[in-house]
Amino acid sequence: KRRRDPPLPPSPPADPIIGHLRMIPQSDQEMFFYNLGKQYGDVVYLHVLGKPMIVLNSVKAAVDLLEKRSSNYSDRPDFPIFELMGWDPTVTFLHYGKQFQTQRKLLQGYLNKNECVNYHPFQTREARVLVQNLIANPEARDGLLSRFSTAIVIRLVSGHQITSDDDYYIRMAEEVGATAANSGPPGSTAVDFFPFLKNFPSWFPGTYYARYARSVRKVVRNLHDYPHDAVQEQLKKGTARPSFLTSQLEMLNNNPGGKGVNKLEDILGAAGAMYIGGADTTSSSMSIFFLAIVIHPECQVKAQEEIDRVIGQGRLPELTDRDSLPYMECLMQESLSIFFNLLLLTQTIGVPHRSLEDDIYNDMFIPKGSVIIANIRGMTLDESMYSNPLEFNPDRFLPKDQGGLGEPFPITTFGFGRRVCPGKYLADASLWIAMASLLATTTISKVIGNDGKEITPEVVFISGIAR
Ligand code: HEM
Repeated sequence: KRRRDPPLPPSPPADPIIGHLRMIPQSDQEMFFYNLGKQYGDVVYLHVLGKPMIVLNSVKAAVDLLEKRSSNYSDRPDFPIFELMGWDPTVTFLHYGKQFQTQRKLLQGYLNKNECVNYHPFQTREARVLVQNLIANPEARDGLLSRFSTAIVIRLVSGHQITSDDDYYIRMAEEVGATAANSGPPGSTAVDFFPFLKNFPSWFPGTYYARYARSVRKVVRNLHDYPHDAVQEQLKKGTARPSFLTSQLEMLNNNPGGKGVNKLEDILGAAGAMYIGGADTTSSSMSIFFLAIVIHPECQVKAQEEIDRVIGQGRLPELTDRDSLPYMECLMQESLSIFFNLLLLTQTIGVPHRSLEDDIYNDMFIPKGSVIIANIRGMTLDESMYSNPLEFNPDRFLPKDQGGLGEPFPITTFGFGRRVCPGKYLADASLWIAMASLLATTTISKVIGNDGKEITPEVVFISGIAR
């Protein structure tokens, strides 16, 4: 059959048997994929030990396949490292099928656009707490950003209100964040390519991530058990606050196995997905925003002028002000996606998808079971969509009659099709209100060293699910 099919997508020369294994780097994969795209086109074929891999480097190819043909392209590959950590069954890592659909539905019920408007008051509150804490202690920035994003997710999932930096939930989320950040590039560590390595002794080359994953299993388990136990206890005492777990566990306690009542493992899987998907992504996006502003103070001045003009001095920004602050919007979109420097990446290769059936796209054969990498970073560098994509330029999104370049907001930040990030409305609002509140009240600048000179931060990223 294959002989009659069109050829595979273009591909660089490969080694016998192991294919492109030696070529694929363990970090900064997005630039490797992007450069392949420049050489071979926006759909590139790679294989590792006979396992097919397709890299998509353009928005068009990603939309054509992952969105328009989403019933074929919404599976996930196996993630042995995350399974070893105990992240199964969590929607992010589930194969396409009934359990995936159940958990997705659960999440969509809580995180859809309309529902998310109800969370604006506590997102706004947390943004103001963040600003207050930052003013008091700017050096604690990383911890405070993490507290901000954790507080929102924890409140939504379990109803718990974080009121101090010593809160147990913060420690728990930090521990879990560290496990995800140290887990290597999702879907492409040595153990992902050679799953049998996970059973090899720890001194064996390539087993590092498997050993690490096993050592943090209890941290991941605790993240699921602790909020569950706490909410069950509160339900018994009648003190549970409204939250995802409160309503789901209440239904389960009252009518286990009933129609529309979800299984405990799915409730905990969806809750776990919100913790892992929601905390570090938001705080690392905020870190990137700080970095962008430190390096581009002129953008801060422009956004502050807009805020002062539109909102004035007498009150703080609200999410309802968003449409009246177009430059603020452009600044946020630019800091989320397009950077002037190759190292400044918040969005890289997303989470890989997998195809379920053989397919033909633009006269290229895409074999069933291909791991599909949507190279989000590569897409934001597409020169046919963005002029000077490496330049940090929020004005690119403003309409031409307002002095901008009229380029479109990126649609790639939150992924594609049936796997698109279910937390995108929540994240989007958290980021906007935090950024706007910060710029309305503070000025972000470089630290001054003991020698009286400004310190330009060193830009270093860790590869993981968030960078
Ligand atoms: C700046 C913040 C965020 C960014 C940039 C982001 C980005 C992404 C991306 C790129 C994906 C993969 C999509 C794909 O496979 O095509 C994803 C998946 C996911 N995100 Fe987010 N996300 C953010 C915040 C959140 C929040 C706040 C939550 C929940 C509260 C969340 C929950 C999830 C879940 C559960 C998945 C897995 C979906 C699935 O496999 O079906 N994310 N996110």
